[in-house]
Amino acid sequence: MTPTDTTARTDARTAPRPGALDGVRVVDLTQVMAGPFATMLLADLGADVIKVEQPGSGDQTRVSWGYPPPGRDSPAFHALNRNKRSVTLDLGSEQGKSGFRRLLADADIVVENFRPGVAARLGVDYDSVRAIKPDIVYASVSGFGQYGPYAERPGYDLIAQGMAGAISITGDPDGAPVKCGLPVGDLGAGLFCLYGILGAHIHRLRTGEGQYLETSLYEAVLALSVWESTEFFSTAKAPERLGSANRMSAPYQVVRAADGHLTIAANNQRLWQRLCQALGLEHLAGDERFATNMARMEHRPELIALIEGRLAATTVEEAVNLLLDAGVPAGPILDYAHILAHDPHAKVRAMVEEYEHPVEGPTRVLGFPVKLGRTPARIRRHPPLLGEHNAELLMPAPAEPR
Ligand SMILES: CC(C)(COP(=O)(O)OP(=O)(O)OC[C@H]1O[C@@H](n2cnc3c(N)ncnc32)[C@H](O)[C@@H]1OP(=O)(O)O)[C@@H](O)C(=O)NCCC(=O)NCCSC(=O)C(=O)O
Repeated sequence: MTPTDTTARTDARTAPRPGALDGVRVVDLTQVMAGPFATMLLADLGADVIKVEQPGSGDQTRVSWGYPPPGRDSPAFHALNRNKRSVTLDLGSEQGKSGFRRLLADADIVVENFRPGVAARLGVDYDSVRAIKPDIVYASVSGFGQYGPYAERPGYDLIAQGMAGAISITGDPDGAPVKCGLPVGDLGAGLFCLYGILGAHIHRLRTGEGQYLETSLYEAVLALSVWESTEFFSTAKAPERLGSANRMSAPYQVVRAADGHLTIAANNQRLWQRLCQALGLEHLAGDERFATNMARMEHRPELIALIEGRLAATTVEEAVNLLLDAGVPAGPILDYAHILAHDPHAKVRAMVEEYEHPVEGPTRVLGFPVKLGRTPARIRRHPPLLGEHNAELLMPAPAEPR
């Protein structure tokens, strides 16, 4: 996309065009993070997502996550539920089941992330739904999948990170095991679920056939271990913790400068030679300890010590500029307070959006990471209040005048 493609840069909130998924209806039985993330991404692209929540409490994140103001929804709920409508249904009751059936009548997609077995107990599992709507695309997200030795276990990101390897390779070699900072299990499962849904939706459009799909936090974390599994398959050894270093190349990590840390990714031979030149370390380019990527990985501690020695009197800003001027990938390490409030790039890329919430007033959330040229994502609705759309979606239609 070129900077002159003004269609793609249309202000996301005022874009007049319908979304790419306009007209697609999703019945959303999800809660917490993994499922709501998948359904929010569908909603951002225009799908009509109807969130079904337990009366009284609703999604767990409404009241019990983060720092909810008393009696109000937590910011954690806001972060994952924009563009959706909310209805409350006690799926254990006959009235709730009948409300659910009513929503199904116009549904294309159903998504749930209960513990395996819960959806069947509530009568909202795939078999129950397809009996009413045979062409439905039905997606389940769980901790470990719907079958297998761990299937019955409840799952949170932390547990999946521990059991699918991420914690074993994160952190410093001599430190305690550390989880990956971002919830890659939840968000990865949400993204894989979304990918499965879109694939199944395209298949349905082509053939009229619905299908069941499922993924899990566990499989998401494992599927992201591309380098780690490669290392194990090629060496038969368990990959170890490397701090910020890369297990496939060097130098590619966080390094210390005079006033802080920066990242350097001289990830191929040309970039390595440029780095040596930029830092006045030409003699290292000819040093056989560092002649190839493999040699550099073997001698990583000496290599990093030499680079850090060179940068000991150089500020992060100077070092980054020096490297970027030479075409070597490098950058500062920024925190979220800086990025979300001040970073000019995040601003130009519209990575913070603001909407008007009926209780909270102006509220900020993350923007859209994908810019669609013709059908941009946009905020069409605030995150719904609990049961805000009961009347419009569940009340019986008024009798036709005679
Ligand atoms: C997240 C969970 C561990 C939470 O466990 P629980 O608190 O036990 O919730 P469950 O959803 O399994 O079950 C909730 C109970 O509420 C009942 N229930 C729920 N909704 C309804 C409605 N609408 N009507 C009536 N009853 C309902 C349901 O029958 C269950 O009761 P009973 O039938 O009586 O049991 C689990 O849902 C889970 O493993 N989900 C799959 C993986 C996942 O998505 N994890 C969260 C990712 S986010 C994350 O990890 C992170 O943010 O960090």
